[in-house]
Amino acid sequence: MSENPDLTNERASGTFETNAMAAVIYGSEKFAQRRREITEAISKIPEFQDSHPLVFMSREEKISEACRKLAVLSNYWNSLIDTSDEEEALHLYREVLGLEGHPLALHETMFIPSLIAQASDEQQEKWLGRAQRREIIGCYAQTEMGHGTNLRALETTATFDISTREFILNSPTITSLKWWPGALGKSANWSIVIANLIIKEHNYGPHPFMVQLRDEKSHEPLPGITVGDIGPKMAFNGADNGFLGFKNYRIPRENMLMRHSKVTSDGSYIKPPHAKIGYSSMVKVRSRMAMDQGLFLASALVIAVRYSAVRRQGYLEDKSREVKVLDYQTQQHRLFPSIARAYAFIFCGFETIRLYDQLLIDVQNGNTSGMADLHALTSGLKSVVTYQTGEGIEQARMACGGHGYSMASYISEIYGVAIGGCTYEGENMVMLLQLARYLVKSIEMIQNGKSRELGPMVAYLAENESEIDLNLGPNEYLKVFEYAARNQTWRATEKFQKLRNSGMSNEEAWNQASVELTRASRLHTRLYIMSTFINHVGSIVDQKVKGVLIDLLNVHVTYEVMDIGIYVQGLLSSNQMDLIRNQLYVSLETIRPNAVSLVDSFQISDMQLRSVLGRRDGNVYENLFKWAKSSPLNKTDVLPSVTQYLKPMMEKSKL
Ligand SMILES: CC(C)(COP(=O)(O)OP(=O)(O)OC[C@H]1O[C@@H](n2cnc3c(N)ncnc32)[C@H](O)[C@@H]1OP(=O)(O)O)[C@@H](O)C(=O)NCCC(=O)NCCSC(=O)CCCC(=O)O
Ligand SMILES: Cc1cc2nc3c(=O)[nH]c(=O)nc-3n(C[C@H](O)[C@H](O)[C@H](O)COP(=O)(O)OP(=O)(O)OC[C@H]3O[C@@H](n4cnc5c(N)ncnc54)[C@H](O)[C@@H]3O)c2cc1C
Repeated sequence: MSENPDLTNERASGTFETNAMAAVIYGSEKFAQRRREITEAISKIPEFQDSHPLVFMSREEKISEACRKLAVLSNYWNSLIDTSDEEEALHLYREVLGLEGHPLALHETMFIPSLIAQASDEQQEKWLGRAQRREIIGCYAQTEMGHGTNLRALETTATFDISTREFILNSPTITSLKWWPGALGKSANWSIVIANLIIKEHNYGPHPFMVQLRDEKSHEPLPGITVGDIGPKMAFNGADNGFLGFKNYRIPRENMLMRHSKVTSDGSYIKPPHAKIGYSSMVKVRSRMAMDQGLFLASALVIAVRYSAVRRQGYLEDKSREVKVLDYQTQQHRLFPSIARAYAFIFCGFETIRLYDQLLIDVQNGNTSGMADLHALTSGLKSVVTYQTGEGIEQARMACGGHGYSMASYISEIYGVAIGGCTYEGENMVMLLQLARYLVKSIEMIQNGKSRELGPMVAYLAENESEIDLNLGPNEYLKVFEYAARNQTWRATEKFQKLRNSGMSNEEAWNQASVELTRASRLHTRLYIMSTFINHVGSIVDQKVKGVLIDLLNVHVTYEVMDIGIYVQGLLSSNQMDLIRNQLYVSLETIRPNAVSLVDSFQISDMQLRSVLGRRDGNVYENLFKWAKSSPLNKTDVLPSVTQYLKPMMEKSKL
């Protein structure tokens, strides 16, 4: 069937090449091209297609479907991608496995990265190759039933037995059961386990251990190990998040990951070069989250924008034909600022991935000085990005009206998966407070006359802004944001200091200032996102692409400043606020002809989107009917439950 003419017209009105935009989104023409080639190659392999729509499957079927595809994938890895390229591998996974989780998800995102960052050279020699060849399947077991955030209260113990030179793992209580780790329940046969290292009754705190969970032949749990699935979740139901308990389970001394901390065979402990170096696997995932979440948001927007261009409802001036709902200003206001955010998040994502890769090299060379900065940055970023992604996806769902609520849109699945990110890898509020510690320290440096020592990301906290000329473009909006973030950071810090000086304990003063502190963290992070977006657009060479991204940037800066209006009242007059508001409305109109091309440029395939509403060809209605007819409930006209319960009930009522 040919493309819906409404979408054809939208594509014709685009003022730039979507391939050129994809090269900007994905960081290089080469990678954008590789993405397309991989997508194309996959589409030609029938075994990669869903055997029937995932949304009609039970959890068992979803997990089995994912395993089936992984087995097929094992025949194609080397021919489809450059296996040393993490981005290519992740694209392949997204295309083939989708977003509902699968047995190798944590293997790739946490298990292998933990081995790379935490295992010594000899340990890597022993396990990394096996992991990379997928001879073993690993996961990352840190969170327990009783504690996920407060890692110092984890209860699992790894006690060193000097006589046998082994660690004995134990889960002393119900709450000490590992709970939540992805792929732990049924798939993984090995795990990185975070347990308290105990030597001669001294607790050295949480450390990573390489632990075999299941027999490599039979896949049966080994004696001393209790393991299983934690049950259905809000989303991610293709994943077997699990529980894990140990009873006097012994592992050799060599299985503690010893690149940084070490235990010698006589039981001496060697400290790592930085106390939090064991947390690096979390920083790795957090540094990827802006990119991953940007793509979740992008997926929901591809669906909502394409659908809004084929959905006609109501009239504007012309009463002879209903309008595309995308022409309503309210619809544009609902969707376009999110398109800008998705672009901004992906740009930030590339930046933080690069920073992590650099940090990894620095740390391997013994330089840990960048750890605090990246921890602060990624803590704030993961919190703001996951929250705003959730908001944006939910708006995208509502923008699709009734059909948005149907699983045919698939938006609810994207939403459920994306908002998991508000919780995993550090609960958002907790992570905002981690960034706040860093901001408060920065203010204290200024107060102590050490402004010159501030890093580039916080230098603005020591500056001053009194007047803004908004006609000068995005950089002036950046100054508005700097004003807001600076003001809020100072106010929150002063509140904290005042409480502390009044005699309150540090902890209590912190708690009582914490809402204000999280607000400072959000503003600081949004400033970073905006500044990254502006810098990125500034560096683009293709003039047509750059022109459209400047339009999108205008949507972004005006929307974001309106959104934080309450924090800039001391800087902007109500006339200036009106001006910004009007600029936003003009920007929405300017971006309108490029809306479909902007979401097309994400180049997310139909296979990956799994959305009837978001189909590239826009043939929504006939496919919606086809999809509904394929619902298992429609296999028969009269359901057995009607015969068994409703008929007798109705018959009885007749008497
Ligand atoms: C909240 C904290 C950071 C607190 O840690 P703590 O050891 O109690 O620290 P504290 O004594 O309060 O001191 C904080 C201090 O430690 C620093 N710090 C904390 N983390 C790092 C880091 N990564 N790099 C560098 N520095 C770090 C902080 O900046 C603080 O420094 P400061 O004292 O202010 O100088 C920690 O417990 C934490 O990270 N909790 C969150 C747990 C988490 O993220 N779990 C993830 C589990 S895996 C997962 O969810 C996978 C999902 C993936 C998927 O499904 O895709
Ligand atoms: C989909 C998913 C996948 C996951 N995958 C893994 C995995 O692979 N491996 C793994 O080990 N774990 C995994 N987890 C667990 C996850 O990392 C934790 O759930 C997360 O870190 C939050 O910890 P918590 O559950 O203890 O939340 P809690 O800390 O109990 O949070 C409850 C509330 O308390 C608040 N709170 C807690 N501490 C503070 C504080 N100091 N100050 C202010 N407020 C506070 C929080 O803000 C929150 O509102 C996963 C979780 C999910 C949802």
